[in-house]
Amino acid sequence: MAVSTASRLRVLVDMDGVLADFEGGVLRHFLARYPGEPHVELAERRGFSGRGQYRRLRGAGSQPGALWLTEVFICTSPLMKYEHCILEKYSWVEKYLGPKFVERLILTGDKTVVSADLLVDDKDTIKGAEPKPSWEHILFTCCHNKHLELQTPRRRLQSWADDWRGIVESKRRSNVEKECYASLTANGN
Ligand SMILES: Nc1ncnc2c1ncn2[C@H]1C[C@H](O)[C@@H](COP(=O)(O)O)O1
Ligand SMILES: [Mg+2]
Repeated sequence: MAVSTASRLRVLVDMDGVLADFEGGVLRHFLARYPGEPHVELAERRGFSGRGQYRRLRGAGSQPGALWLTEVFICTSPLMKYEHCILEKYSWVEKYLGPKFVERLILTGDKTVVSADLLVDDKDTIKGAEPKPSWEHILFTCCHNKHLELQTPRRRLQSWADDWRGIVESKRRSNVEKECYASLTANGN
C-alpha cells in the first residue's frame, strides 16, 4: 500500500523533565547534600530554571510510545558543563530505553534547527537560530510550568497517561490535509 509522505510523522521527545524526573532528582540530591536547609518543594516550583527560586530562598533566609508510521527521537540539550552529562544521558537512555534508542538520541544546544513534526518538551519557551521551527511544541506538564496559561493554539500533554496518541493523530491529519490542499492548488483545482 502506498503511504503519502504526509502520513509519516517525526516526534522529538525531550529527556529532562519529560522522560526522566529531572526536578525530583535535583530535589533529592539537594536534600541529601544539604539536610535541613530551606528548599523548594516541587509543588512550589515556578519557571524552567530553579536557580532563581533557590537564590531568592537563600536571600530570604517512561516511556515514549510509538505508533505505526511515527518515528520517535529523543532530543535533549546538554548542560554547558558537559563533561559528565553527555555520558550520563547516553547511559540513561541505554539503561531505561535500550540500545535501539541510543541510535535515536539527538544532543543539541539548539532544538529549533532539528526537523520534526512535534517536539514534546517541558521548557515553556524554546528559542534558537531558526525563528520558525518545523515542529509544533507540545508543552509537557512539569512542576515548573503547570501554572502557565498557554495561548491558543498551543497544546499541552499533562503526562504520559494523557492522550498523546490523540495529539500524534491530529498532527498527522493536519499534515495530510495540508498535503491534499497543496496538491489541489498545484493542479489548479
Ligand atoms: N527544570 C530545569 N531547571 C534547570 N535546568 C534544567 C531543567 N531541566 C533541564 N535542565 C538542564 C539539564 C539539561 O541538560 C539542560 C537542558 O534540558 P532539556 O530538558 O533538554 O531542555 O538543562
Ligand atoms: Mg526538559
